[in-house]
Amino acid sequence: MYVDWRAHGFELLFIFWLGSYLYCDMTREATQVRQGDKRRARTFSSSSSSRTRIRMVRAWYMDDSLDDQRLEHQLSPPRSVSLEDLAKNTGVMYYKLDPKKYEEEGKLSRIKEERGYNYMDVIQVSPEKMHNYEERIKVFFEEHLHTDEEIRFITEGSGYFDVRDQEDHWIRIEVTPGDLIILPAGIYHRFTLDTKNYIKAMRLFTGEPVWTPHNRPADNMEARKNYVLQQSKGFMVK
Ligand SMILES: CSCCC(=O)C(=O)O
Ligand SMILES: [Fe+2]
Ligand code: NI
Repeated sequence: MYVDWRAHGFELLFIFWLGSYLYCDMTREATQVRQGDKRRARTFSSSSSSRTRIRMVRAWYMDDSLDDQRLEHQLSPPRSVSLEDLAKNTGVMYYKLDPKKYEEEGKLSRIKEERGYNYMDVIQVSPEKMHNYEERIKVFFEEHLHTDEEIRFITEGSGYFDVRDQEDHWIRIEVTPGDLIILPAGIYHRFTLDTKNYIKAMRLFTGEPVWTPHNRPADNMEARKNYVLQQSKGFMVK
């Protein structure tokens, strides 16, 4: 077939553009999947390489407006925080699990085994489901620390964990079903529901659970001193 390049210039240009667009899209997806695998490989050395696309957990620096605590409180322009930086600078750890099939999936039992979590219960936070709701919500949102890790596996609903970074700025971490978050002992933090007003989470612990919050300032507590020391050395990112 004879091709008159002058007459079909636009068509050819279009085909070329479409081809490169599709190619770039494919490579972008492949990169995302590969990054996801790398992340999983870091958190679970023995992980299988399932190819499901995982949603990146969202974390960002907060503005300091005194508006409703349930709003996002993004800076403008927004400044997001990667999971890697979060782990390195604050020691907060994050795992993505299947919010429904976590029993068959096996990741949860592996984490429990590896980290020695042998206690588990379920907490639901909503105006209807929680006894003393208003009071509990206030306590959750007071800046505090614990002498042990705070481990939450979200199975329904959503909310925000706020943690202080190494320069004492608030980082807001959005949690949704399938997110398992571990706040290290001694980190200053707080929790709030978002505007949907509902979360259901599994609470894990090693031994008899201690939920006591120690409100800031608690700088002389052993857990706090340990945390600050570890932070100064840099947290190990698995
Ligand atoms: C996401 S669980 C609700 C909050 C909570 O248990 C806590 O802050 O200790
Ligand atoms: Fe807490
Ligand atoms: Ni032709």
